Amino acid sequence: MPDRAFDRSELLSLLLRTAVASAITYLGVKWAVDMMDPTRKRRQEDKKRAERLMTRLGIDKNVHLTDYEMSIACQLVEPVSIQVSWDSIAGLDSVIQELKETVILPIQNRHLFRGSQLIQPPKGVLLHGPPGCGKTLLAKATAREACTRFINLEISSLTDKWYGESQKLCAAVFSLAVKLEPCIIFIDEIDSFLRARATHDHEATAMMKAMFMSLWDGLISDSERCVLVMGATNRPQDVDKAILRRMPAAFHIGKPTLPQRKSILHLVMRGESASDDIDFNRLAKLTDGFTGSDLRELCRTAAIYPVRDYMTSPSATVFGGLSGAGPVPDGPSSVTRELSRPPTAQLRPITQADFDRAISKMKESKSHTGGLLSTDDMLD
Ligand SMILES: Nc1ncnc2c1ncn2[C@@H]1O[C@H](COP(=O)(O)OP(=O)(O)OP(=O)(O)O)[C@@H](O)[C@H]1O
Repeated sequence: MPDRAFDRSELLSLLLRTAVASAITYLGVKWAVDMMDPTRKRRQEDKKRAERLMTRLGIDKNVHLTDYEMSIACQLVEPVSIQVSWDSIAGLDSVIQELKETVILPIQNRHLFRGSQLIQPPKGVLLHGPPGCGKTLLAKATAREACTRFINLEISSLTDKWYGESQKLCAAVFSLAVKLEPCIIFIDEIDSFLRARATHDHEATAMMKAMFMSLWDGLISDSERCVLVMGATNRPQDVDKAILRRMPAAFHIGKPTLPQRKSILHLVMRGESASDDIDFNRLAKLTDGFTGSDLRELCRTAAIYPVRDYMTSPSATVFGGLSGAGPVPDGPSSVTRELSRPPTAQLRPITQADFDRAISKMKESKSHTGGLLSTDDMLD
């Protein structure tokens, strides 16, 4: 007997069943792959964090972001949460003035820069110089003062990824910045990511660098876009020459000179209980070669001596002295009065002698180790 030919309804039903089975298989496989993806949980957390940040930053809910852009959006910084302002930086007035003119003015007055190719603001700014001299401070203050979107790009968030993910995230950095413009993309230690290309570079790294550069070029050629890349490095000589060309505004932040050291010391000591005998000129002379961060450490070291003197004095025994706060004894009302006063009020002011001790201690430590002793070591 000849096979009965499929009639129309049987054919439709077969097609339908095949389609349903394929859809179920597809969804099942997708679910299984999603579950196996080790980054899934982190991506979900990133998404929630990014959404919260976007709301706090007042970013329009209609700005639709891809999953990759969401991962990068977690690295957005709220300008209001940045504690560093121009006033927190001493001795770098000329760099601050140039940053205001090069970076902030074009962002805040875009209309002035339209219509001329000659005065287009730079799409790349480089801060370079030895460690601890204020590069990160300058970048943070720029973000705060410019009131612009600021992506503090952690390079590890691009590189520690599955093959192929890095490029997508790299593209997302730029597409997100364009969606949120005006925007600064800040990369600390840019040399570690965009160092001179070498033949032994991993293929994925080389591709990511090439992609980063080509996306950046897209920004450079588009005068309407208000996105700039700001990098900081201690090793400008290691940064790829092609990258340096894309950062025409470069600022060298060197070790502070004598007047700069004096300003930094004044700034760090502002608001501290300090004796009138402190000679800031002398301190600035004695600290030749110190970075801003060394000077801060010096002040911290000097400020510990009054604490140490207090902790070894008899009045400190009610707090348990150096051995830690023991049980408070029941006792006369004088003890109660003593305890109700804030302990800092009982510290003597920081003196020149404290600074002299701190300087010798730090210089000695430097000569032995090349590094500096932590203040915490002094209480041992
Ligand atoms: N010009 C300055 N004015 C006030 N404080 C300063 C200055 N320079 C450095 N400091 C102090 O040193 C600390 C370190 O500075 P910062 O992190 O900006 O250095 P950096 O140049 O970015 O160093 P690195 O290259 O190691 O990241 C600051 O938190 C601040 O306390």
